[in-house]
Amino acid sequence: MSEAFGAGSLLETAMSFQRAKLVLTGLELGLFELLAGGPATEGTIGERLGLHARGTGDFLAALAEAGVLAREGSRYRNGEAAARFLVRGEPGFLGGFLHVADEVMYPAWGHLATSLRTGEPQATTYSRPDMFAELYEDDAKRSAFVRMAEDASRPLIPALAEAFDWAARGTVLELGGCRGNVAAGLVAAHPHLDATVLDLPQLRPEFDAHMRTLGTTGKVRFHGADFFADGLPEAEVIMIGHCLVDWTDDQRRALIARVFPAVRPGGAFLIWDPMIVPGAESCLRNLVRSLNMQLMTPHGANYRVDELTGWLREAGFGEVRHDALGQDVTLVTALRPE
Ligand SMILES: C[S@@+](CC[C@H](N)C(=O)[O-])C[C@H]1O[C@@H](n2cnc3c(N)ncnc32)[C@H](O)[C@@H]1O
Repeated sequence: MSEAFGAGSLLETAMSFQRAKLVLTGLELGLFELLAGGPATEGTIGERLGLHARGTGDFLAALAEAGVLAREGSRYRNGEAAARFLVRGEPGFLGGFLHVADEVMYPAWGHLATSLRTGEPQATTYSRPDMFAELYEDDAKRSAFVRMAEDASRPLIPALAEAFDWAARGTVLELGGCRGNVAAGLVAAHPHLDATVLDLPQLRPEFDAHMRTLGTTGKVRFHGADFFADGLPEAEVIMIGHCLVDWTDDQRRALIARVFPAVRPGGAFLIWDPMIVPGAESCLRNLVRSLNMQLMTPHGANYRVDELTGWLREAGFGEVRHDALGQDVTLVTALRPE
């Protein structure tokens, strides 16, 4: 046992669900939107949100101690991160992700022991093994899933636009690109790119609507297909992000083998995911995320960078490099030889 990890650290780890709920409950109550309108006293906050006086003071003071809120005399205001990421309507709003965290992930984590005994997911949002098909049958579930996925990938877009020599490439195909948010961001940064998103056909209406909202209609195309079963269009660069974690090792290997012939000779395959990098500072968080994938998906798990490198080499890719893309996320770039 590390000397630094004593009873205090042990209890803090064991009880960290309490802190998680401080933030998630603040979101549920609309606290951060209220404070986006300006600083407010405990009394005003309690009155506006309909809170009982018993816990309101401790709740607000705890959020301030945690750095989520800040104090201005007797008033509270959103801290910097809360103002950017917890207020609906802000470009960085993470409410789509945190809503699913609160409503689906949090209850599922209460059944971790069951999942460890059975290997079964514990999310209550689907019951069939074809999870995506089932989620996409229901408008509210589809919308919640899409917003969750997008909140997770949006912060990575600027780094992705910088991390690769896009100027030297013409066509890019994003597999599992959802309603095109990442591809649209990439094309905004590199307007010469000819971009296509391949995702399940059920997402076409979401894609079309999102492109209209972003003003990118016609700049990114949608190709409705199943990447495990249908032919993949060719491109100089094929990319896939936050997707391989949804599947088993065998499915990942099969998909990578299908991608290789679709990447033009001399082209590249880019993969980003919260990969497990033994010894890295992100290792614990990504192992915990892997258990989250077990709870939330029929077969998903996080994987190690060296495993991915092996699958890429097996498929025929040559040079493989990996770089940090964002917090806890690794970008792997594999080149197809000329
Ligand atoms: C976790 S989301 C990631 C979305 C997007 N890449 C992002 O990072 O925002 C996984 C995506 O894979 C898509 N997907 C799942 N199974 C697929 C399949 N068999 N063929 C094509 N797309 C699929 C889903 O519809 C979803 O958009």
